Formats: sequence, C-alpha cells, structure tokens
Amino acid sequence: MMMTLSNDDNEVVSGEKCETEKLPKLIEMSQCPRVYRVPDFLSPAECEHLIDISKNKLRPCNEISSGVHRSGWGLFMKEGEEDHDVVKKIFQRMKMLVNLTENCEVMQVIRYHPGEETSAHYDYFNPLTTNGAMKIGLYGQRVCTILMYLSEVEEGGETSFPEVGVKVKPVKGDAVLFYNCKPNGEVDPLSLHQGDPVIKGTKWVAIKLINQKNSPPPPATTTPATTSNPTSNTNPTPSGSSAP
Ligand SMILES: O=C(O)CCC(=O)C(=O)O
Ligand SMILES: [Fe+2]
Repeated sequence: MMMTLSNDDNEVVSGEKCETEKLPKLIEMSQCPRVYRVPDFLSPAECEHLIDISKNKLRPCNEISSGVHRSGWGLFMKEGEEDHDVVKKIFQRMKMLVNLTENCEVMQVIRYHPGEETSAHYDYFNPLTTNGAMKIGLYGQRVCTILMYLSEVEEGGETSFPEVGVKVKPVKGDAVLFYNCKPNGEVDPLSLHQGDPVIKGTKWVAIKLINQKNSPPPPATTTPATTSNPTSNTNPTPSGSSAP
C-alpha cells in the first residue's frame, strides 16, 4: 500500500519508492476568484515528456463548447497515456494540492502558435442548463482547474481573468491552479478566463480539470428528505498544508 509521510521540511516521503517530493508552493494571484501560481510544478523533463507524447497526435481544437473558440491544436489523453509513470507521478503531485478523484476528466495537451488563442469561457458546467446539469451528474462539477505551462512563450499567451484584471504569464514548469466554484460550491462567474493570443513563440499547456466526486444516490428504499444539489458541497478537500 502507498504511504505518504510528511516531515518538518515540507517534504513528502513516499513509502513505496522512497522518493522525496517537495510540497508545491502556492502564490496567490487573486482571492476572488481563487487563482494561484505554482512555481516549478513540473520539471523540464516532465514538460518535454508531455510534449513528446502529444506532438504527433494533435488535432485542431476549433470550438470547445458553444460560443467558445480555441484556435490551437490539442489532444485529450487516452487511458493508456495517463497510465505512464511520468503522468502518474504528476497526478500524485496534484493530490498534494487538491482532492484528485478517480472520476476526473482526462488530461488535455494544447499547442498554440502565434495568433492562436482560447476565447473567454468558464470551465465549470452550468448547472442551469440541461447539458450542464447532465454533465455534473455524469462527471461531477469541475470545481477547479490545474493548467500547466510546458514551454516559455516569447510574447503573449497569458492566461487572463478579465473580470478581475489578472494575467498569468506562461513560465515553463509552472502551473496555475484556479477555482471555478466559490468555497460554498456555487459556480463563480469571476472565474471567466481566456488564453490570450500568442504573439511570438509557441505555447504548450497541459490541463487537468478537477471534478467533484458526486455523492452516491441514496438507497432506493429510502425517501430523501431534501433534494440534493450536486454543486452545494464544498470544494475538493485541499490536501497540502499550503493549499488554499
Ligand atoms: O491556454 C490557456 O491559457 C487557457 C486554456 C483554458 O482555459 C482551457 O483550455 O480551458
Ligand atoms: Fe479554461
């Protein structure tokens, strides 16, 4: 069984492989919505690995949901690709930041050339639409997002939160963790964000959407006293000491 121990130097020692992992540090960029930069979340070798396994399989992204335009090229990882040791180790590290459940959606890798961008959008499923409510039921609300920068970008390509004027500059190996829902579980309209057009260079990102685990339905024999709201629970439990 995998065992995780924490010592006073903020290092996590894996009992299985005797590897040490530093707890990721979070730098707050905005309180509402909650946006954090995570410096050096990935090593240069991990960034290069994610690019290598994706670069020959990219497809044009086009529209990602109604009205949201992405002009880059991307790839949703398949099951086997997520099983790779490097990716598994990245997921272990994510678990120090958020409660990464088994039902999270697969990781996506995106490449943007100059002029390419993702227009302003929300990552959460809109619980007021039939489609959004269905997806919340299937996957769980996308409570937060971990966006990892796999390359430096010479100019442009920031991840911007236009409602609050926050811009995160891509730095190779850094991640940005942001919450699409408020601490009370309601969707957060301030989490509107976009990938600004790349002006010079190539931007590579990997994205992991963190879905909230839905509570199992009540046993068929009991009558629920109240109607359950899938977004009324709190966020995934932060599991690192430095987590928000
Ligand atoms: O590329 C970016 O900086 C943002 C991408 C994004 O928000 C998304 O893919 O959902
Ligand atoms: Fe997004």
